[in-house]
This record gives sequence, C-alpha cells and structure tokens, in this order.
Amino acid sequence: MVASNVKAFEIKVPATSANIGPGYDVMGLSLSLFLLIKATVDPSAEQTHPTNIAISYDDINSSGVSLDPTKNLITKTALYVLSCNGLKGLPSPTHLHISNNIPLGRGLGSSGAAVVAGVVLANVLAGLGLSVQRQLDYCLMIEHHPDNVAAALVGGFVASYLTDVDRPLSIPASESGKPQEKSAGDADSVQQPPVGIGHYLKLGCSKKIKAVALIPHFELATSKARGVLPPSYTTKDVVFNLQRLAVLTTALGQETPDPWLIYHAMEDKIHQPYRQNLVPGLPEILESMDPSNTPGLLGICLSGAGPTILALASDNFDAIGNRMKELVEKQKEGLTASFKVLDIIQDGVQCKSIDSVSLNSSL
Ligand SMILES: Nc1ncnc2c1ncn2[C@@H]1O[C@H](COP(=O)(O)OP(=O)(O)O)[C@@H](O)[C@H]1O
Ligand SMILES: N[C@@H](CCOP(=O)(O)O)C(=O)O
Repeated sequence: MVASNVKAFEIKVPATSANIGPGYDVMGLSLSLFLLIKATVDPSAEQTHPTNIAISYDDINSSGVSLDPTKNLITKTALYVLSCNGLKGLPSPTHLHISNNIPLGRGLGSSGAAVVAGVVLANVLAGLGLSVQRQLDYCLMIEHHPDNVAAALVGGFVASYLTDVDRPLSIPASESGKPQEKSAGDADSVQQPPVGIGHYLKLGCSKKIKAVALIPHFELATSKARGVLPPSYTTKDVVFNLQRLAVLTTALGQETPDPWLIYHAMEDKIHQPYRQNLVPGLPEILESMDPSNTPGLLGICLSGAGPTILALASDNFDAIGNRMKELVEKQKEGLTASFKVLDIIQDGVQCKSIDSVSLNSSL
C-alpha cells in the first residue's frame, strides 16, 4: 500500500526494428520486448537532485548507462520537454525504476524507446497534455530519424517521413558516440520543436508473421553504422529500393504471406551493403538462407543499424534462429549470439497509473 499522496505510474515502450530492408529511415516494426519504467511521485520525499529525479536500474542490459538525470537519455529527453514548457525539472520528487529488456546498441531501438519514454514521462508527470503528434515532434528533435520512434509510439508496422524543415533539428543527439554540446534543461539551450515534423501511417501486418531476432553479443552504435553510409547513391540503387519498398508495404499485410514476394521485397542496396563489414554473418545469412531451403522463412534484413539480424517468418522460428546463430558464430573465433522469437505488437507506448487507469493512448 502506498500513502494517498504518493502516485505511481508505469510506462512500457516496445523495442523496434527499423528499415526492414529497403525502408532506410522509413519503416519500423514494434516488437514484444520492452523498456519498463515505474515512476513513483512522492511530494514528501527528500529531493536528491535539483531536477527532482532519482534513477535506478534493475537489469544487466543497461550497465554503463548514466544515473545522472541530466545525462541519462530517458531523463535528458524528459528534461528537454519540460524545459520547452517552462519547467526546470519535475514538479515533485520522482523516483524512476527502470527495467530495460531491450539490449543497448544492437539495432532493436533501445535509444528510440528511451526517447519515447522520456517524452511520455514529461507529458504525464507535468500534465502537459501533448497529443501523440506533438510527442512525435519532441522525439524527432532528439532521435533524428522517425522509423524507430514512430513505431514505438504507435505500435505495429509503421511507415514515416520527416517534413523538410528549414533549420537543423539540433537538440542533444541520442545516438551514442555523438558529442553533447549542452545538457537538456539548460534554459539557454531550449529549441522548441517545429510543429508537425514527423508523419506516420500504420500499415497492415499479417498475424501469421513473427520476428526472429538474431542478436550478436556485441554493441554497434547507431552513429557508427550511419557513418559508413555514402553521401549519395546511383539512380539504379534508389530505384531498386523504391520498387521493393512499395511492394513490401502491402506484402506484409496480406493475410497469407507470400514468401518469395516478401523475400525479394526485403532486399536493400542503400544501407546493408555498406554496413555488412560491421556485422559478421550478414552476407552469409543473406546468401545462404531463402524460402526454398528454409521452410517458414519470409525475408531477412539487418535490424535497424545492426548488429541484430532480423528474419520475418511464419513457421519454424527456432530452426531459423538456430541456423542464423550458427552462421554468425562461425564467422569469428569467440563471437557468440543468441536469438529471440518476438511477436509484432500492435500497441505502442503504454502509460498507466499503477491502479491500471490508462493515461496515454497511442492511437
Ligand atoms: N534504457 C535506456 N536508458 C538510458 N539510456 C539508454 C537506454 N536505452 C538506450 N540508451 C542510450 O542509447 C544508446 C544506444 O543507442 P544506439 O546506438 O542508437 O543503439 P540502439 O540500436 O540500441 O538504439 C545507449 O548506449 C545509451 O546511451
Ligand atoms: N534508420 C536508422 C535506424 C536505427 O535503428 P537502431 O535500432 O539501430 O537505433 C538506421 O538505420 O540508422
């Protein structure tokens, strides 16, 4: 039992797999792996930080993550949203207990989930009443590509684009490895998001499809994997991706998935060929596994910026995961990996008071 003036909320944000082959910075899928935050607001608690925020983690996935509210990505994001709304911190002392099941730096959208959690946290705890569209604007000021955050906000298979804004979206970068010029929350660093920067559309995804995520046991910062991409592409490669992306948007939604249609529609020439040197086993998996030799397989791609490799499948999930694991582990002495069979979930971020009253509908 908690005292009556103490309030507690739970925020649950899904992992996401971005790109899905040809949809670089466009497509995202929400997966059944979650970042969970329990926020306990206790007006009578001792203030331990000027921002009124105290942080703890209970999991090994997040070792190395800062517990300083001005540096931690979740709270740094929340402080940015608060500062845009004239607040220097949370209104009352708040303890955040974080259980993060999304491995960091693996291409499963941990940073996108952290950014979405920060925006929702500020929205709920300061009673800002931000719409989902406005929450997306805030997310995009920090995570500059829309694919992960749009899918984490609204759930499902999501297509998104950014408005061509006339000034850079230059709030502290979320991607690990990027320098932070100022802490969010500094009054002089506040840059309000333009209204309506991001747009999204939820697409159909057959209930028969699951995602097999092969997760190598090493981190690859998204900033590093973006750094290897070329500044321009040939018309031929762009057309190759556009053709596949157009087909993929509908192919995954067909009730009975067509394996070869999806398999070819998940091919890519914009990012995977440039990133494959950073991801041992990706070329070998793409070359050796297809629907003719792997029953149930629908398609394979790099998940986000990697190193996770994602197979979409309608059957034989464990066999597909084991085969991918074998192919990755044989590339390099000492390299290990594991796999998870995940559902594609239709709910985006959920926020509820601990007595289960829903506070944030993602739809
Ligand atoms: N739950 C979290 N709490 C705090 N920081 C996080 C959390 N999740 C991700 N991050 C930050 O995001 C970084 C990983 O981001 P990134 O390189 O984009 O990889 P990913 O593919 O997992 O999104 C971490 O090193 C950490 O700084
Ligand atoms: N479109 C981005 C997606 C990054 O996703 P993440 O899960 O690796 O953060 C990219 O490919 O760089």
